[in-house]
Amino acid sequence: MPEELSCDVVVIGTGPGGEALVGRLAAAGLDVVAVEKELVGGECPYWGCIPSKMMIRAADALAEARRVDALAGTATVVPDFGAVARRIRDEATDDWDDTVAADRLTDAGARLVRGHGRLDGDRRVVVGEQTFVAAKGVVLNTGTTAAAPPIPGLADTPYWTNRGIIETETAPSSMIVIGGGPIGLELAQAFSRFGTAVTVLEVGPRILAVEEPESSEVIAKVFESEGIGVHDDVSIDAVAHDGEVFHVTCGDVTYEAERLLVAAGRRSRIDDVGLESVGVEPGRHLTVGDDMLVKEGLWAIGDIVGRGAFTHVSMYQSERAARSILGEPMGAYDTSLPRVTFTDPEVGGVGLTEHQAREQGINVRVGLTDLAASSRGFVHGPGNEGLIKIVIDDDRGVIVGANSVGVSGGETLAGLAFAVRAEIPVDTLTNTIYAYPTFWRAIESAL
Ligand SMILES: Cc1cc2nc3c(=O)[nH]c(=O)nc-3n(C[C@H](O)[C@H](O)[C@H](O)COP(=O)(O)OP(=O)(O)OC[C@H]3O[C@@H](n4cnc5c(N)ncnc54)[C@H](O)[C@@H]3O)c2cc1C
Ligand SMILES: NC(=O)c1ccc[n+]([C@@H]2O[C@H](COP(=O)([O-])OP(=O)(O)OC[C@H]3O[C@@H](n4cnc5c(N)ncnc54)[C@H](O)[C@@H]3O)[C@@H](O)[C@H]2O)c1
Repeated sequence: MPEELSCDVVVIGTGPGGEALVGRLAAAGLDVVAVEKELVGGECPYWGCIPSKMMIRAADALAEARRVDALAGTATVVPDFGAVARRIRDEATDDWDDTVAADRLTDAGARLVRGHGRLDGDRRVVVGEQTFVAAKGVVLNTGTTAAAPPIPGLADTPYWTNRGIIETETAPSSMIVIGGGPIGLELAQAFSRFGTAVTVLEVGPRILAVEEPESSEVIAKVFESEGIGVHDDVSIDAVAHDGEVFHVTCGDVTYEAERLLVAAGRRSRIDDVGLESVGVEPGRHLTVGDDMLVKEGLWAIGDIVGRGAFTHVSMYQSERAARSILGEPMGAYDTSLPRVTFTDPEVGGVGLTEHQAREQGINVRVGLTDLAASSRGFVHGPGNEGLIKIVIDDDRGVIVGANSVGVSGGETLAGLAFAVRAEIPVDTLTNTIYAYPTFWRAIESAL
């Protein structure tokens, strides 16, 4: 007979949102049980955002050093991937040990239970031999894993997902990347800058298809100039590994490389969490209200709710779930969805693309400016590629979306993100002083 234990709330999965939620609810005095089967903090700190951004930081330092010759004399660059691997192991992940994060939860007063959590009826969660009965309810934050496309042969090969590539201690001599989304592009460029010969294979008509076509074009051109092969519209027929080399066949062409990274999207971990026991039919994602409720006594946050697979979204939803559980007021859901792909140049995006705005029947006006042609772009020289594109709802006189591509495109995005979120009138934005010579001054030109 499993042991039955009572509590106020069970959080299954401690991704960034779940981890924050456990601390928040415990601080509010609730009896909280956190269930985690791997590492407290989830994908972002151990195999996602943080270590990948450490690789990118190092790779960008290499690229910037290579620009010295054009700007300031000579610099000899000898890449050493060991330095970044050590930084990831020692500083970012504690060698993939979550003791610090786990202690933070228990120090806050929560109980941490290691194992696979599964719903067992309303407000009930089973973990191994224990059953937790949660007076207020259960929150799901179980996140995603890398999806493997159904390509013949792929499953039998030792391909990398985000986990293998983040844990590597060496940069391979060559790598094929399946998928031209944020994961594939960020890591393709980072490894290329460490000397890996990289080929990106994208099934769609363009890479980074979630952003503006002009932004995809800038990245494709930069990749080409850096020697990264980018192939759109590919159809991969087969993947094989001969013990040493991967062979990826697309029609008449076979690409070969030492490593293969599969970055073709993510799959929600909601197929084995007992949703059937509470009468919820799982689709690709879980449908939630703006208070993150799936149904009474069951909340879901993070990638599994399909409102943007980002750490900042998971954290935002965590706070909404906390307020819902604690009966605190919350404003309307922020649908502006700022996001940044950390290629160099970075691609920042917020709100709707031009295409999405037109599909919604918005009376669209578009502003577009080339960052390289701005005063700051001229001063910057090598590495100045970029643009700002603004999508305006002409009837309402507000910006409904923007892309900001540039060396600091993610930071420049801030101004545009506030403009979209706060619906600052375009008349105000055109009657504003933009500091000279900043990259964000290009917003004025786009307007
Ligand atoms: C390479 C890479 C780079 C990324 N870079 C960025 C970036 O720069 N910026 C950004 O905003 N986002 C980035 N992301 C996305 C980001 O990592 C996720 O959006 C973020 O982790 C939020 O996920 P989550 O809260 O849904 O849960 P996750 O982080 O996926 O964590 C879910 C947790 O639940 C646990 N779990 C699952 N099922 C169970 C169960 N049944 N019982 C117990 N525990 C369970 C898992 O072990 C895991 O710890 C990146 C992702 C990857 C892969
Ligand atoms: N900087 C960031 O914020 C950041 C960085 C990395 C990841 N993320 C998050 O993680 C999510 C997952 O990233 P992702 O890049 O794996 O997924 P994605 O879904 O964004 O992109 C996957 C790409 O793979 C392509 N693809 C799918 N099947 C294919 C096939 N058989 N052959 C060739 N190409 C194929 C898709 O067309 C798409 O372009 C992102 O959507 C994003 O939300 C964010």
